[in-house]
Amino acid sequence: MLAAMTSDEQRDLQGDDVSDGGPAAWRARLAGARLYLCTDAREDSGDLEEFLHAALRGGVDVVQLRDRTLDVRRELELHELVGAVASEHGALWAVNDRADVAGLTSAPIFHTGQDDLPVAASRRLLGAGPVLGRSTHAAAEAAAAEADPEVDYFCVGPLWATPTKPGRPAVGIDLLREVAASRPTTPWFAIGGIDLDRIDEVVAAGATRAVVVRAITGASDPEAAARALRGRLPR
Ligand SMILES: Cc1ncc(COP(=O)(O)OP(=O)(O)O)c(N)n1
Ligand SMILES: Cc1nc(C(=O)O)sc1CCOP(=O)(O)O
Ligand SMILES: [Mg+2]
Repeated sequence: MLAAMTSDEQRDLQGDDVSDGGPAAWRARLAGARLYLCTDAREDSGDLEEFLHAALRGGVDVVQLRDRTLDVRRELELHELVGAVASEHGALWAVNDRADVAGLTSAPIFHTGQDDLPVAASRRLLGAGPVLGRSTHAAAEAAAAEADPEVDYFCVGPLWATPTKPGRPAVGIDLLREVAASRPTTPWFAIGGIDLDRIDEVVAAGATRAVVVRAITGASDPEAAARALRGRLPR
């Protein structure tokens, strides 16, 4: 039945009340989101839960567990944890790459890249509820994401080459300027090599939202790191 309905009708059916934490609330929170954290499972230190609380206290709005070393059972377990902690802080959380995993969780967000499932396929599999995010690495990809009504947000990067995404060349800050100048109506994030030393340049180039990994996962005080980054992003 869902496939025969428009996306708006499906969203209504799946909960359009901003107060209930359903799809409309997720999209409203995404619109206001500024700082998005991707983290590995921190299996070596075993402190994922404590780390997440700290980052979220510091002002992270969205958290994504991104860890290719996990088997699917462990990934599902950890998504439960990420979801519970994020919800305690009123934050959003995301599943990366695997629509089967996303479909088994209550994740508000499912993120894919250019080499992953097409957005339309993700939408068909997951229905109208989840926020769908997309990685882009070129002006044409950003324009395609902006033009796709099923894309709820997109990311532009990597601005700088980063060991967190080996093999993906830097796109440079000029691409960010170009995307910002096109005034997308879809929420979009800058990503790749962003840290406290570079965030002012990212904002000056026109971004209002940023995704980071090492700037928080590598910090000795993740709460302070998140707070400092959040403080440099617009309100
Ligand atoms: C929020 C966010 N932005 C970008 C990515 C990268 O996605 P992708 O290019 O598919 O690379 P992998 O993360 O799958 O290695 C992301 N995961 N999240
Ligand atoms: C996961 C990822 N995706 C990117 C993209 O450009 O799509 S850059 C990236 C890694 C960002 O890590 P850090 O903040 O440690 O540089
Ligand atoms: Mg991917």
